[in-house]
Amino acid sequence: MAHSHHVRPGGAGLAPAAVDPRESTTRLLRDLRTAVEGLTAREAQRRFEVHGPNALPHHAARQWPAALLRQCAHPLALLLWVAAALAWIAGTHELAWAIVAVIVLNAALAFWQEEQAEQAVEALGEYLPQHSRVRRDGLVQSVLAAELVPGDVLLLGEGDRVPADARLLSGALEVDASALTGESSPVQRAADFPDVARRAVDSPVLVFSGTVCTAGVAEAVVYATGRHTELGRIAALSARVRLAQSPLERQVRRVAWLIAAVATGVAAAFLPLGVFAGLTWAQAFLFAIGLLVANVPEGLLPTITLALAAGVRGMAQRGALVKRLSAVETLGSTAVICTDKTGTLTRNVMRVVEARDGRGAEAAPREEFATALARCTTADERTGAGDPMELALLAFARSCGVALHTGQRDAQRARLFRFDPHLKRMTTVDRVGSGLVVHVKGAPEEVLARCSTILPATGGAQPVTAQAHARAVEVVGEMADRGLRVLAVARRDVAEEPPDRGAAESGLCLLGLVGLIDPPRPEVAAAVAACHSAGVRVHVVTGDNGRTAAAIAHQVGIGAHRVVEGPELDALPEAELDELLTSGQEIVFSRAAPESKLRIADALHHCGRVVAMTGDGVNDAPALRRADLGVAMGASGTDVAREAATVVLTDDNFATIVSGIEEGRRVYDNVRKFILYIFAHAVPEVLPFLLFALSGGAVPLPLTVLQILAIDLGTETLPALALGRERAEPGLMNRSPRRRAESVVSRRLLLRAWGIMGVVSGVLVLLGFFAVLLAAGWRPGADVVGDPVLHEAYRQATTVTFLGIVFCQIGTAMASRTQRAALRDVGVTSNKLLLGGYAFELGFAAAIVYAPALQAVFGTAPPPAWALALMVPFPVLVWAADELYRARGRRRSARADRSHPLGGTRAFGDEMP
Ligand SMILES: Nc1ncnc2c1ncn2[C@@H]1O[C@H](COP(=O)(O)OP(=O)(O)OP(=O)(O)O)[C@@H](O)[C@H]1O
Repeated sequence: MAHSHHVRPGGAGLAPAAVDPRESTTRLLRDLRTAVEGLTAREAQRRFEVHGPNALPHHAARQWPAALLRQCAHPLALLLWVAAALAWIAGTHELAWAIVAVIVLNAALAFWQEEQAEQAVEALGEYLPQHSRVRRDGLVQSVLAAELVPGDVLLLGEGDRVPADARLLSGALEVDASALTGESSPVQRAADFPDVARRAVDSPVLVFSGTVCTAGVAEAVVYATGRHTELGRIAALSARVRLAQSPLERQVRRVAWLIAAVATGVAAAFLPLGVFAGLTWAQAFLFAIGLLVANVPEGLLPTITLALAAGVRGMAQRGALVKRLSAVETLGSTAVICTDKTGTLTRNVMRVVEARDGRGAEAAPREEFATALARCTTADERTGAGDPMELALLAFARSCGVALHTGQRDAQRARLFRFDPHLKRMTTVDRVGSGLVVHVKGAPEEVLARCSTILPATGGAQPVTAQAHARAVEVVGEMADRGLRVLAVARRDVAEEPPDRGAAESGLCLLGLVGLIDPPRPEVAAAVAACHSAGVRVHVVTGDNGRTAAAIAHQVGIGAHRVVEGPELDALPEAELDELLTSGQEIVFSRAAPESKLRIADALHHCGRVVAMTGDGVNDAPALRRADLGVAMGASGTDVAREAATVVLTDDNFATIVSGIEEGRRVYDNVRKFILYIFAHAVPEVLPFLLFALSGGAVPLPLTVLQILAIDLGTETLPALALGRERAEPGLMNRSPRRRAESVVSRRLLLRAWGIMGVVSGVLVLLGFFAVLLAAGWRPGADVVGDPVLHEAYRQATTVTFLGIVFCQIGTAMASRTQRAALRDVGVTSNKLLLGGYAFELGFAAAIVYAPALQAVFGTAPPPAWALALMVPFPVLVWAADELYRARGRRRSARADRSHPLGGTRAFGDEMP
């Protein structure tokens, strides 16, 4: 996660002494007052005080006046500016000012909301601080990357992110410098390369903060940290990161524009209609502007941004760090999860539970066997660093009486052929006594294929016969079926160091097999069950043996209907792979090469399924980038994988992905909820204008323009925000995943907003309006301006329309809280923010109706008590109408479920029932 460290303001530190990182290493070390053994911890502490943390400065605080101005100038606001200008020209300065107030208040709200969103994304870095290995006090230690100082000696290896600018002292690396140079192919860097590059960034002996090591190991001395690094210099130049727009935001933006266009059309149409109804052109003009302002959904977009940001926060609390706002919504539509096995489904806490001799018989391991286990490792038992499987092997070797000190093991090692996920084995060449011994461990089929002899529990080595080979394969399969991870171990005496890997790994003697257990994580079974009820398929993609993987998959409830071995997958034509992946089966891809993940991610994407793909190694990065959602392991994964992924799991746990999906679905649902709420007011606001126009003026205008603005501004905002915080509704994880192409504004949503809640509200408020007028003796066509009694009644009547809409919106907000469930199932008072929103809404409305100064501006008059009483049931009626509609939908889907005896999950599609 680039740019994610934080610097306390003022902690910028001093510029480091000017050193030339490309001078000879001896001089550089002297200039930096350090040595190849690194600094002492105390000296590092002192330098930290001087140089400050190794972190990029926080994005300079936003220039708020400029940002606020930008909000006032976005396209929807521009539309409102035009309306304000027209109102001014028409001579209605009051309205013009009111519109300007709308713009400014909305801009302020949007500004605040975006600020919140950016903070949410920036804060993620704090959840997952980067660590680096350095030499301090003569020991290799893991320290926070933010605490590195010039002079520190770094240990870099495959998968590490380079934490600061450094000069290589020894070793060689392959580095992906694309973050810095834009060059996508990796470059070679080595301590002993001649340095003839012109630019520092091209120097073969330097590595830079922000780049990542894709292969090799090296030691390097840090010469620049924090903002003095190349990356720091670039970051200081570039502007702050903009929040990229998510598909949801794009959709909503389109909808907002559509509505703005319709509003403009309606307003234009109102002009002649208004004049026909008896208004002057100036008056008609004014009302047209009012209609326009009422219907431009200016607050919608920032509210969505805020909802997504709240989602990012919520997910982070549950252990899923989402690096882009849009990933919140993608997670919610996940249809397929492709998961690793080790560490994600299982705990990655291993223990050897079984050992077999070369013939496959259960026996205590011979000394050669235990020695091989101890020597063919790179993990460090003292610090617990390294592969948990190797730690288990070391512990086992010790229990067999072979206790080899880590330092001794490494000192006696002549050669190391690292574990390679393609070859699935690892080899060391060790000096044992006076001779050289090759030790190999790895996947049984790989090791077995390179053995020419086997060593029984007692006696001498025997040649591998077809029968012995078959027996070994059978034993491996039988162990794997019990969910054990099986490794084969082999050795060979050599006279001199083998020239290459191929030579080392041939003519081996099979020492035996070890079986390790790695129990499933306890939460995973429930999470898999949740996936199944949510219509999400789970495939396992693992480097392990198919039968081991299938056994583990079964233990946690993953179907594992088919096991596809690596070579079988490679031979599978695209069309068949697509068919396999869409067949509804759950598949275990075993002995899979990292490239297989890429192929599977591509195929699923091609079939239109949103796929979450987990990974942890350097080789997984391309698949993580290509999948709709790359999910990296925060605890055990490499920096490279974390950088490539969109989601990082702080606990590496499969169950956390599932909580992320739930959170994503909730956020998307909530966006729908406040769209529904905001849309619903359109009908009761537009209906009065239509009535006025269509009656040719016989019915006076039931609602004034400023009253509409008061609703938009005063009563709408807070309840809409509160809906964005609604909790998950029951049944959220019982629906099928949302289809990729599905629009956030569905027909069902419009039906509820306009057809049901809108119409009921419209009828109710007009009822109130006419009741007050008629009670005062009004008849159609009567003059409500000239007659003082009727005029007072008219003011009261428009006030009732205004209050009626406010009351109806209370019911609408209640009904909008669920999409399908009954409100009683989520609890009427469970959204405390919404209750606060109501209090604000009512207080605001009361001020407009009862405060004399506001009465004059908004043309209101306190209505008679009986009219108020008449409105009390409004919220309940609106809400009840929608409640009935939802109940009908639930009955229908229950019937549909019954008529499909196979059950299964119902389409989530928010289409009409
Ligand atoms: N350190 C190692 N030394 C030797 N062989 C290993 C080592 N680690 C793994 N193997 C072998 O290589 C196989 C593949 O390992 P890899 O790490 O690619 O996948 P995995 O950890 O089994 O599964 P997953 O992809 O689910 O994490 C293992 O099944 C094992 O046989």
